[in-house]
Amino acid sequence: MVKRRATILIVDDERINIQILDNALSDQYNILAAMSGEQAIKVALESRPCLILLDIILPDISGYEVCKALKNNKQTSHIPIIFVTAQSLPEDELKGLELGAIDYFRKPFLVPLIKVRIRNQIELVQKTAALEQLAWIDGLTGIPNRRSFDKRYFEACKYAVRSKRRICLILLDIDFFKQYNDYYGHAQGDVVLQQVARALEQGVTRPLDLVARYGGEEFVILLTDSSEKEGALLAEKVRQKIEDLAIPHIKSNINRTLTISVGVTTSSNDGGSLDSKALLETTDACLYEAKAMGRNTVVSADFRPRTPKSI
Ligand SMILES: Nc1nc2c(ncn2[C@@H]2O[C@H](COP(=O)(O)OP(=O)(O)OP(=O)(O)O)[C@@H](O)[C@H]2O)c(=O)[nH]1
Repeated sequence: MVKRRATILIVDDERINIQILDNALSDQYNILAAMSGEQAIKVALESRPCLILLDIILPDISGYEVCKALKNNKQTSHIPIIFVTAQSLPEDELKGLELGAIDYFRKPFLVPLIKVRIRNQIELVQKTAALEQLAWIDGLTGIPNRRSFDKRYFEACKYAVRSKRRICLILLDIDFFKQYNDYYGHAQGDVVLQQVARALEQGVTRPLDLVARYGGEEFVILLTDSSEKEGALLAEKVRQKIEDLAIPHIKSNINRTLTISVGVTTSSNDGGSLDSKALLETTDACLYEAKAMGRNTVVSADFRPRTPKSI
């Protein structure tokens, strides 16, 4: 995997100090610079650097205030900050660290020393980001996992109520997958799960929509602003897309081809509360109905009324 160059934001009101750090670091990192506190906050918000080297004495607001503002903002609170300053009293250092900075370098500093300490911090940031990524992505298929879905679904339901928009849930499950595994082997079953995940990703293209592995051989699609008709059409599109992959499944009685069953539900937009658990249960009931109807089919339900109907 190609590692992206990390970006460091240097904040200092003295051009010469920025120059020294830039000379020391620019061969390994992308460097951004800011010469005032307000500018530092703006650049941090726009560019989300990997690390910020922050002076305390700045022409407008102090480095402490910059640190506080960045730590209080959800979008920047995760960015590690290192104070680089001539303020050398222990109480200055304590104040900086208490505000959430991860380290404190006193000027004048030794360039080789600061380089090593910055490298260590960047490595830590990158490892944490990689672990964070693993926690949200399904290891087999590379698409978001159940945990991702749960989080996004919760947020989407809140947003739907607030903005009086409809959300649509599509649950789908591979047909006769146990028989597939038993006949072709578990490793080939894994390959199929990857193929299905890829096809679903290709079929769901709006940036705010989500495809996730819900568990085992079950996937979920979350459409964040969708009419009932759009949801049902997409459900049918993905069902067809999987059938069109024409993956041989000799143990399936549906054309000896791998297929999926699909349940789809769209929430109402009457501005009332949205029972996210009930929406999921209704969608699951639709999926169950699709299986009972012979599989390779889509069953949709209005969230209200909750009676499933075949399309
Ligand atoms: N290869 C592979 N198989 C998995 C994975 N997760 C779950 N499965 C298999 O998926 C199969 C699901 O079987 P069932 O729940 O009986 O469902 P089914 O055979 O698809 O039957 P219907 O859903 O009724 O069509 C089981 O054999 C699981 O072992 C996985 O990560 N890899």
